[in-house]
Amino acid sequence: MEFIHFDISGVVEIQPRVFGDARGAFFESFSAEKMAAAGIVGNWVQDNQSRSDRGVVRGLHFQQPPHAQAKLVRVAAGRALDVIVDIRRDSPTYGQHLSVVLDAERFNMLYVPVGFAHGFTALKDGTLFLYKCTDYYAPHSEGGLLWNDPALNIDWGVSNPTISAKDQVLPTLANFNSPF
Ligand SMILES: Cc1cn([C@H]2C[C@H](O)[C@@H](COP(=O)(O)OP(=O)(O)O[C@H]3O[C@H](C)C(=O)[C@H](O)[C@H]3O)O2)c(=O)[nH]c1=O
Repeated sequence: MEFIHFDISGVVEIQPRVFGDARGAFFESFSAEKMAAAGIVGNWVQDNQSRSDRGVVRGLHFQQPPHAQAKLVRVAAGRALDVIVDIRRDSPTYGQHLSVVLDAERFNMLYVPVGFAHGFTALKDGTLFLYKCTDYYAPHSEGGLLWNDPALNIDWGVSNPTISAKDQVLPTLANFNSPF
């Protein structure tokens, strides 16, 4: 496994070793031991999966403490533009975002620590988005940021996305009081 770090601290892209042969390919999608070496540690208690067709944007979401979730995200089919926003109050990169293309053919993954809002654009039909979470779903603790808030200046790679009604009324950064 290779680990890529960013100017936004704590976020890690994981490029697993892929074993290709005449049958196809194999890779380890999770290794607590190997990932701990890169600071990726967590009590992973819930796995999620969503399927989205091209042009869907899900996010920007997080769960508030004490149900905050770190996430380990990947794409098992298709391709996604994964977007995370640093909402850690004391972070020098507060309000800044990072975008990483997650591709089922590259097998790359992203570790999203607690303190980030998370979302993605499905770049292909039938994109299967899988992620491990370090806490259970707690709907009463859900929070979010408006995907197209000009203050975030995020290029989602799509002009007229399919978005849930819930996500269309999330707060802007200016009207947001981070719990992290
Ligand atoms: C997240 C979640 C949802 N649900 C139910 C609640 C709704 O009836 C239905 C769809 O939920 P939602 O519209 O919140 O799904 P997404 O918009 O994909 O939410 C996710 O989108 C972004 C990208 C994230 O990072 C979060 O993990 C998560 O918020 O699944 C559950 O039963 N358990 C869960 O853990």
